[in-house]
Amino acid sequence: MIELRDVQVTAWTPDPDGRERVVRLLGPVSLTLGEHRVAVVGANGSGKSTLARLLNGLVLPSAGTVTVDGLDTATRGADVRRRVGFVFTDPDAQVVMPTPLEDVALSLRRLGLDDAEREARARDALGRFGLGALADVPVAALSAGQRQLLAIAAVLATEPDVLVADEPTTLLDLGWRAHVDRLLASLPQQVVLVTHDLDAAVRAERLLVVDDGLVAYDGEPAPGIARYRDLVARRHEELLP
Ligand SMILES: Nc1ncnc2c1ncn2[C@@H]1O[C@H](COP(=O)(O)OP(=O)(O)OP(=O)(O)O)[C@@H](O)[C@H]1O
Repeated sequence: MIELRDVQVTAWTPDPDGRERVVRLLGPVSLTLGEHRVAVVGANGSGKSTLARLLNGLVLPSAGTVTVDGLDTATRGADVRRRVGFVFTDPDAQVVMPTPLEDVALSLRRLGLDDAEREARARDALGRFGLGALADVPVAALSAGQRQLLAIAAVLATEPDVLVADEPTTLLDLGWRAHVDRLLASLPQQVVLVTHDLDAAVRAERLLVVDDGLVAYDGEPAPGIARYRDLVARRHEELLP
């Protein structure tokens, strides 16, 4: 169970005149997320990634608390991250090792497997994402979509209790996007999916619409998506009058 209580996230940012001022990125937000499938949608810059990153302690609240199964992300960050796997939008923010095999093996390190078992598990994980033949080639040689698949494979291989995925299919072709959508829908664990893909969002049990750092809608997906369409149209008009 994920709990956000009176959470706010702020940052210091320079004014045009060079002075620093505090800006509100998110909140106040209070949520209890217990559903199996939660989707988060919202316009560019609305605060979705900030919300997602709070869930595994990548972003810490400036006020309020975030807990996962009772563990506070501010004080038990490492324990939270062992439970909550996070897939970044940009695989290059996540993939750190020279080859796909080494990258997946690195994420498996904390499971305490011996080297042979770790390699076997890593090769198996890569195979499930069509990357078996690319296991030992330099990551830099992979296409952007292949790197995104690698990032998903590396996180899922660790079998986290909760998966938070921030636009995990943006670089994927139709076939792989459908594959990842099906996979995320079939996972036994809780999935919080940030997405611009409304077809994927409508299949969630609960939808959050984030607007200007606040949760503007929280409930059934279909009416929430209608609300989101209106909001986006309005925000777009404000930006491009
Ligand atoms: N350090 C910072 N200083 C000022 N503003 C910031 C800072 N970090 C993030 N922001 C702003 O916070 C807002 C929320 O960003 P966030 O990445 O959460 O948006 P998002 O909804 O995920 O957007 P997208 O759909 O484009 O990925 C954005 O307007 C961003 O510019």
